[in-house]
Amino acid sequence: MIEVRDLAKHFRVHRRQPGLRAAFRALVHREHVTVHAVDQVSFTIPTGEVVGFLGPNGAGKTTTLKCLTGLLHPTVGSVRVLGHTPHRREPAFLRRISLVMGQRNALFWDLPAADAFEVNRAIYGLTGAAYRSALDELVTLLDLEPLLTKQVRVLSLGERMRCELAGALLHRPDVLFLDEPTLGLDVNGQAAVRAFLRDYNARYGATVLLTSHYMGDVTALARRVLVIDRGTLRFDGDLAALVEAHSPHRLIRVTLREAVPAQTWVGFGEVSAADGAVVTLVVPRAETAAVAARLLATLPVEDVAIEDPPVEDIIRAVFTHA
Ligand SMILES: Nc1ncnc2c1ncn2[C@@H]1O[C@H](COP(=O)(O)OP(=O)(O)OP(=O)(O)O)[C@@H](O)[C@H]1O
Repeated sequence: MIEVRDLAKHFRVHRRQPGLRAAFRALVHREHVTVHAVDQVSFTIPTGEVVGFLGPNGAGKTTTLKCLTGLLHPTVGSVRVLGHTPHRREPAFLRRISLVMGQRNALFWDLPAADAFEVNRAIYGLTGAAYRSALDELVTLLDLEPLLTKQVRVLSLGERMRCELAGALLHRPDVLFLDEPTLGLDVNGQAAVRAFLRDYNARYGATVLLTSHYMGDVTALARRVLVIDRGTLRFDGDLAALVEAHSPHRLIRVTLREAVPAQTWVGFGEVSAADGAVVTLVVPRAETAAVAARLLATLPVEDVAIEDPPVEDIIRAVFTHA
């Protein structure tokens, strides 16, 4: 269980104009500004839920995750994770959570992966049997056998990320914070990490809060999303509701058995793409079913698919309206 009430995190930063004169002036007169990285953010995540955390660059996602894991002390507000106050960094709390950051290495760079895992075993004080069974399971699920003897520094990005996940989950955390876990991975690497995370959540009922710039991660793993922009929470609810609220249109992709004149589409919807026999129409959401039925009744249709616009476009619309 994660409970966040009126969380704010402000940073006081030194501001200096560029140039030599400004550098000298700054020696005697330091100017400061306050950055409101997170402001009045409240949400609750029940045990076992997977929640996507979305927002543009600099929105406050990482800062929130750092407050939830105790790396940062909130300026205002309260945070409770598993009944603990994270910034106290109590061992009983740290043993039950994990933070995985796609852009940072947590494993020892110079050690073979197997030895790097041993370091984590010592940090978490895992007993031989618990460690062995967790490691065996992770090695199988993440296909790590061929990597165990290789130095972490020589692993490819995708291989390293799989090892990072294993290292972060050896102690079987109940709450998992993931900051861009598929950053830079190719399509196969992303799919492997997503499948693994879905499986981990199902197996252990772990609570997961996940940030990602790849909407595929979020749509594959989370039903609920939190949307943050400039430090403020803009949306908390079902991804489907977000899509519905911010996308008044749907896409109908029609595959025809034979070509039809371009003017045929007038009255059905706006043509957004036409590729031979496949035509994509943009249609008001409320009229989708009726338009699809008319298409089937009046045109030589082989196939009809109804889709929402890409979630990326919808999220962009949320930020634009915010
Ligand atoms: N230690 C710090 N000192 C000063 N400002 C900071 C610090 N950490 C973060 N910020 C600022 O707080 C804001 C939120 O940053 P944060 O890293 O939380 O965003 P984010 O949503 O994770 O962005 P991204 O998607 O780019 O990783 C930004 O304006 C950032 O510059």
